[in-house]
Amino acid sequence: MISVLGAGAFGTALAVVLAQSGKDVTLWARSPEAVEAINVTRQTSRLPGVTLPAKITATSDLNHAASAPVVLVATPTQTLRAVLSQITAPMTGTRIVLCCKGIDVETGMGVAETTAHLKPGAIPAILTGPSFATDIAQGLPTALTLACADPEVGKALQLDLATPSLRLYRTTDTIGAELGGALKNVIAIACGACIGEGMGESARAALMTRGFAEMTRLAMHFGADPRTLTGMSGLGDLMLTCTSEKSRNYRHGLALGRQDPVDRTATVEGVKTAEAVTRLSKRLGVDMPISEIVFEVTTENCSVAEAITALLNRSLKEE
Ligand SMILES: NC(=O)C1=CN([C@@H]2O[C@H](COP(=O)(O)OP(=O)(O)OC[C@H]3O[C@@H](n4cnc5c(N)ncnc54)[C@H](OP(=O)(O)O)[C@@H]3O)[C@@H](O)[C@H]2O)C=CC1
Ligand SMILES: O=C(CO)COP(=O)(O)O
Repeated sequence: MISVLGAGAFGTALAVVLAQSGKDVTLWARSPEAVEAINVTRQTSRLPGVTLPAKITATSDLNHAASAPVVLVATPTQTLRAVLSQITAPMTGTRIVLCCKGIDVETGMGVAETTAHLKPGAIPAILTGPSFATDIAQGLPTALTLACADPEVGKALQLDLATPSLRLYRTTDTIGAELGGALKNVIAIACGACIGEGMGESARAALMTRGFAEMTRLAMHFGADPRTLTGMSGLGDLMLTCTSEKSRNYRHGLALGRQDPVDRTATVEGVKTAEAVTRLSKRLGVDMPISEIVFEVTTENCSVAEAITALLNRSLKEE
């Protein structure tokens, strides 16, 4: 049995594809109304038009859901600590697969580190890469990275979670995988803002390339293998998120660039992650100019036009 914590778009999509491949899936939603809707109507407003297979059972009992041997977590990153802290069921030996992308703004920790801290007996893994929830739920072909520091557990999870439409590549580099997924959201906001402001696609390509350089720089500071960053979890997801209006992070940037109101109800992980990265870069002395300027723009300390001028006026340097 597999559990998924978080019945948002991504958690539900993963539950759908796993259930379609024959797994029994327990899907935890915090609201009893959402549980009722899923179990009775087999529909959810988070994934309109998708019929949820009978093998998915929704519950609002967090401890029940957390008692499965494999627990996927797909709640927003800034809620991860609170969700894990609420679980009192023993999780020693539980394979906790983090599907959220971000850095905790209060602690500066990534999602695997947060999990190791709060559930020391559990085995954290990361599932990340280029994938829109709607694509996964429709059974469209998708490839992701499955990262687990324990190679044997990683192999078992890869076999357990791969489906005919969801191809998983394996790595033991959890730091590279989680940072690739977290940091690309910040660059996607920058790219959206660039297009929204009318700076053009050449400028976006430059932002993606220099954004990738700073993602790699920070990840390597934490001991990541740079090859992980060139995989699904880094470059793969960067390409998707920086070029598609399906991405909430990209759309957030677009709205900023166009001076339109931003959607404050959407899960836009890059906003808090930009703040977390800015704190980390200053503390560690790692040069992260795009992420830092995204933080300034998202906190309305500077306009998109000023941000672009600031980036262009940096001193000239070697590539
Ligand atoms: N959507 C996508 O295409 C992808 C998303 N992801 C990642 O998955 C994670 C979740 O995103 P996504 O599913 O899209 O987000 P959604 O906005 O669709 O859903 C968020 C979910 O988290 C729940 N939630 C919100 N706040 C809390 C809280 N304080 N405690 C417990 N649960 C809470 C919501 O519950 P409620 O409904 O009750 O508000 C909802 O079920 C993010 O880190 C995102 O980056 C990764 C890849 C693809
Ligand atoms: O992570 C994603 C695609 O891989 C989803 O992107 P958004 O969170 O920006 O919608």
